[in-house]
Amino acid sequence: MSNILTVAEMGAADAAAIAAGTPGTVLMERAGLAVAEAIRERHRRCRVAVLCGPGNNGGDGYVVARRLKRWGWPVWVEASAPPATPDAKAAAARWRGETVSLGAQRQTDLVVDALYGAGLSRPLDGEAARLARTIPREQVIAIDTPSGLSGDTGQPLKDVAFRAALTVTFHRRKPAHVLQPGRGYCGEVVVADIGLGDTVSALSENSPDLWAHRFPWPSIEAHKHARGRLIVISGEAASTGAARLAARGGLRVGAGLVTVLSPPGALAEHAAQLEAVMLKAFEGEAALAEAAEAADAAVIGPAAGVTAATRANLITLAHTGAALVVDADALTVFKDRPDDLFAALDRDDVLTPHPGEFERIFPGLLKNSPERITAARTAAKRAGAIVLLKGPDTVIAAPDGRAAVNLNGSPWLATAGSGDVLAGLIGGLLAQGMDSFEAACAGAWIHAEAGAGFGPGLIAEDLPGLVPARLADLHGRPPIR
Ligand SMILES: NC(=O)C1=CN([C@@H]2O[C@H](COP(=O)(O)OP(=O)(O)OC[C@H]3O[C@@H](n4cnc5c(N)ncnc54)[C@H](O)[C@@H]3O)[C@@H](O)[C@H]2O)[C@H](O)CC1
Ligand SMILES: [K+]
Repeated sequence: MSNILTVAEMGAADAAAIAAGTPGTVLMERAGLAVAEAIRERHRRCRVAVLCGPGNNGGDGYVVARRLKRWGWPVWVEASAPPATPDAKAAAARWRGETVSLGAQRQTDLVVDALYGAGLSRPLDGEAARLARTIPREQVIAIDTPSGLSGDTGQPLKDVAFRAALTVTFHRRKPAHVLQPGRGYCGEVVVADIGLGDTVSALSENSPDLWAHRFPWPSIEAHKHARGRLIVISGEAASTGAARLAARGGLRVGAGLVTVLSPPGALAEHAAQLEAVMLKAFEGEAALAEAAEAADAAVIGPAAGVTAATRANLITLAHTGAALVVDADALTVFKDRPDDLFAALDRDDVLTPHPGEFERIFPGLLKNSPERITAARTAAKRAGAIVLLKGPDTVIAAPDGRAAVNLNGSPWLATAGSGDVLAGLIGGLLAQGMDSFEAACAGAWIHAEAGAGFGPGLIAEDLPGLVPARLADLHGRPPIR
């Protein structure tokens, strides 16, 4: 399971392993060896300075230095302070090479940042800060986290932290390895196993490991009604493309029947562009309730219009049995009365705000939270629904505390209409009966993979057509052991 652990959870996992009989020095040896091997895999023998801090991060550094030296590398230690912990002292005692003071200004090809990791307690200063600002990142291999970066938030304390080409962390990723800007400071992240066994955490990397075994593949005797009915509420004439993008996303991801519910005035422009997606006119809440009667899922918001009608339509849909995907205008329209929205939702519903929409219905929450995982979790609890907070590090959170972070986001998805397709993907999975948290995770993962796979020049119209290849990957996956 690709969990993400907080610094405290990692400390507890370390302590549990030590309490179960694996000495901290053994964990440190494993950690240091993993870093040394990661270096050897990527670089030919060259001059290496290992910057060691006073704690166990530094302890890892002494192990790295000893290993490299044994392999014949020209390596030395630059210590910011003498080792202060028992494990670090033990590791330093086994280091037989040269130790000089930090910032000895020597010619070096690689720098191992073993100054601070999980124990970072204040911003870098003095020589450490100077080095963080001056050492070119392609020379830097960071142990656990780049020094200066808060492990739990991914924020550099006082904006000073090392930037690394490679970060080797242990056992599981921490928030700093997946949340921006931290992820950018880390460079390539390698997660080394140091034998801590399995740890359960409510926070995971979003990957098929989380939900592929419950993907709603059709059974042999499936017929289109069995694969769920999705409805998409369209905007007014000349604002109808978003609904079609969402509808196509829902159809491609496997919903059996997808219908665009359209204001009468927009019918013609839909009709000219839809084939398998069905089309039905509605006017007013009663007609909507009737048209939504048999829907398993509904997408409302893309280009719906920030109007009283959109607000009324959402409330109407909330009284049907359909699981809702609430996006864009259907979020913004509740800006002044978010509690009305939350009162209408239930835990099967999914909100898909970008940060601006998030701020409108959860004012101040993002900037008052230590990072966006906490913000999304708080929002999900408050809304009583799944919250997917979009961004390069999209976070999916459930009211029950489960959360997942997307690692495969890509800049190509920042194109008009991309969010409409995402809403449709999630709606299509909800229509097939997938658990809402898992449907949001799966939709986000498929959407991101499709975008990353296409790359430059991607437009939203491309996205639905890119879904089958991702489904083929998922369908061909070996069963989860
Ligand atoms: N626990 C284990 O068995 C393992 C730990 N691993 C490594 O250990 C570090 C965490 O070590 P810890 O001693 O808790 O903290 P640090 O080494 O990160 O640093 C704490 C040390 O540094 C001082 N300090 C903190 N911030 C600053 C600062 N800005 N300026 C100066 N000094 C600072 C603080 O006072 C302490 O003295 C973890 O990251 C892993 O690398 C093993 O890898 C696995 C086993
Ligand atoms: K470090």
